[in-house]
Amino acid sequence: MNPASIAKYRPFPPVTLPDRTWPDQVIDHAPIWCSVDLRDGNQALPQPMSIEEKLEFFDLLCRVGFKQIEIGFPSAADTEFNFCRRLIEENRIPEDVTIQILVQTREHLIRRSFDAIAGAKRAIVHIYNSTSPLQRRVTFNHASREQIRDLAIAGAELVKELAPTIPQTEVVLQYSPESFSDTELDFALECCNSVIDIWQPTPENPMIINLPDTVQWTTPNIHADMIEWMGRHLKSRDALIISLHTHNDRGTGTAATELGLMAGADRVEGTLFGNGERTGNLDIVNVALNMNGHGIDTGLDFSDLPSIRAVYERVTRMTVGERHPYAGELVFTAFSGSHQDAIKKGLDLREREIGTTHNLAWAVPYLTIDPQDIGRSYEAIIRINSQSGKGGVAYILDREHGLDLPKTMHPQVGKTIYDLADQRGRELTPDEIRDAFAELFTNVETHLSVKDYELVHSVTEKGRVDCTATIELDGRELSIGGVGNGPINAFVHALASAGLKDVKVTDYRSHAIRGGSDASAAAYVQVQHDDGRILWGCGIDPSIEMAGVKAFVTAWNLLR
Ligand SMILES: CC(=O)SCCNC(=O)CCNC(=O)[C@H](O)C(C)(C)COP(=O)(O)OP(=O)(O)OC[C@H]1O[C@@H](n2cnc3c(N)ncnc32)[C@H](O)[C@@H]1OP(=O)(O)O
Ligand SMILES: CC(C)C(=O)C(=O)O
Repeated sequence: MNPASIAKYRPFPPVTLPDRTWPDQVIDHAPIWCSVDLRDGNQALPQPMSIEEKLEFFDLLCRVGFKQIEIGFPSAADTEFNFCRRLIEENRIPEDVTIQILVQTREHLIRRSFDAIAGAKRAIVHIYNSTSPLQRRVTFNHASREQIRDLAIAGAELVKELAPTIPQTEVVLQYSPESFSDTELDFALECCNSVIDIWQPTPENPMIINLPDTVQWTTPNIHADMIEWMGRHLKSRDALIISLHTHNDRGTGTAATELGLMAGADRVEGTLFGNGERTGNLDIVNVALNMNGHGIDTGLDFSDLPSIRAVYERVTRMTVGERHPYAGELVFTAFSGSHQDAIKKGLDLREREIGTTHNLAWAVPYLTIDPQDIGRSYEAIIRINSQSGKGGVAYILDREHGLDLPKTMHPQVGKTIYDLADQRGRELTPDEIRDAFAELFTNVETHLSVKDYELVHSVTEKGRVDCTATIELDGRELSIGGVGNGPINAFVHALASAGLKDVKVTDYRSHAIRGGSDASAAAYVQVQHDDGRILWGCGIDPSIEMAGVKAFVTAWNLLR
C-alpha cells in the first residue's frame, strides 16, 4: 500500500477479557454444520445457480452429510421461492435434514418466507439486521441503537406470530446481528437478548444465535474473545446454539472459526471450498478435514473430494485454486528434492510398518493427511522439475512404473533426470521419466551387446554355471565362454577369457516389475572399473537371468 494511504486506517480495538479461557481449549468434537452454499455462496456468484443446479447441489450437500442447509432467500426472487417449494413439494428433503431460509427483519419479506417454507417438516427461519455503528450510520441513515434493536424485536415477534400458522412445520428461530464483527459487544448482546426474550427458547427447543464475522476487520484472537464474551453474557445460554459465520476478508476464515469453536461456539456455517461474498465464506471442507486430521469424526464425508469439487465447479462456475487446502491440484504434490526424499522415505517406511503395527498413526513428512483418504491419488504426490531430487525420481519410477531402484543407484539416475528437466525448462511427466530411464540406463548396447546366450547349471557341482555366448563388440562378433557361481559371474568370466576384463561386479539386485503388462524382470548391476569409477546399469527381460546379464552389459557400456 502506498505509505500515504496507510494513514487513513485505524487499529481495531481489542476486547477486554483478561480471564479469557479459549486459548487453553482443545477442539475435540465436531460442531453442528450448516451449509450456506445455496444462499451466501449463491448470492455471490456472477451467474447464480439455476433451480436445476441448486437441486443438484442440494442433493450433493445431503450426500456429504449436512443436516442443516440454508437453501436461499426465498422472499428475494421467484427462483429462490420456487426452489424452496420444489424441495418441499417434491419431497426432496431427507428426514434428518433441516432447511434454513434467510430473511431480513422486514415484514413483507418474512410473510413471503413463511409462504415458502409451509409444508416442510422442520425449517430454521433465519432473520437478520445489521447492528454495527458503521451500518447504523451508513445503511440505516443514522439510525439509533433503539431503532436497530426494535427491528430485531419486530422481526422476532412476527416469526413468533406466524409460526403457528404453519402447524405442520416445526419452526426454529435463528437470529443474526449482522455485522457482529464490528458491532459494540454490549449492543450485539442487547439485540440478541431482546430476541431471546421474545422467542423464549428452552434447552429442549433451543434457538440459534448466529454471530457473523460478516466482514473480517481484525485478527482471529479478537474474534474468539468476542465469541467467548457473548457466550458468557447471553441469556439462557443452555437454550441457545451459538453459531459462527466467518468470512475471509483477511484470509483468516478458518483460523477465526477454529478459535471461535475453542471459545465455545456450537455450530458453524460455511460453504464448500469457501465460495461466498468477496473473499468468500468459511471453507467448511477445510475446517472439517483439519478436524479429521486430528482424529475427530465430523459427520461430513469428503472421501471423494475430487468428484465433489467437480460438481461444485460445474454448477457454480467457480474454480478451486491449485494451492487451495486439501482440494487444490497441487496441494499433495512435492517438486523439491528434499521434500520428495522425505515423502518417499515416509511412505516406504509406512508400507513396511503397516504389516506389523495395529492402527498405525499417519506420519509422513509434508503430508498432513493421507491423500487417499479424500480420494486423491498418490500419483501426483511427487512431480519432477529442475528442483527435484533423486528420491523423487526413484519414487516415480517405483510407484508409476514398478521399478524399485537400489538406493545407491538413485544419485546416478536422479541427477541425469532432473538435469534433463532443467535443460527442457519444464516439469517432466512420469512417462517421460520412464522413457529417459529406459534410453539412458536400461539394456544399453552402445559398444557391447549379447546376440546369443546359453547357460548350463551343473547337476554335479552345486552353484556352478557354464555360460556360452555370442557377443558383438563395436561391430565385431565374438564367441565367448566362461564358468562362474551364477549367470552374471559366468558371463564376466566369459568376457575375461576374451580379454575384456576391466570391471568387477560390486552389487546386484532384481525384482519382478510391479504392475507391468508383460511379466518382465528388472535387474540392477553395479560395477567398478579398474580406474575406480562405480556405476549401475539396469536390464529388463522376461528372463531374470538375462535381465541380470543385460544390466551388467549396460553398466559395462556406460563406463566406456
Ligand atoms: C451479509 C449478507 O450476506 S446478508 C444477505 C444478503 N443477501 C441478499 O441481500 C440477497 C437477497 N436480497 C435481495 O434480493 C434484496 O435485497 C431484497 C429483495 C431482499 C430486498 O430488496 P429491496 O428492498 O428492493 O432492496 P434493498 O435490499 O436494497 O433494500 C435496502 C433497504 O432495506 C433496509 N434493510 C436492510 N436490511 C434490513 C433489515 N434487516 N430490516 C429492515 N430493513 C432492512 C435498508 O436499510 C434499505 O432501506 P432504505 O431503502 O430505506 O434505504
Ligand atoms: C446474514 C448473515 C449471517 C451473513 O450472511 C453475514 O453476516 O455474512
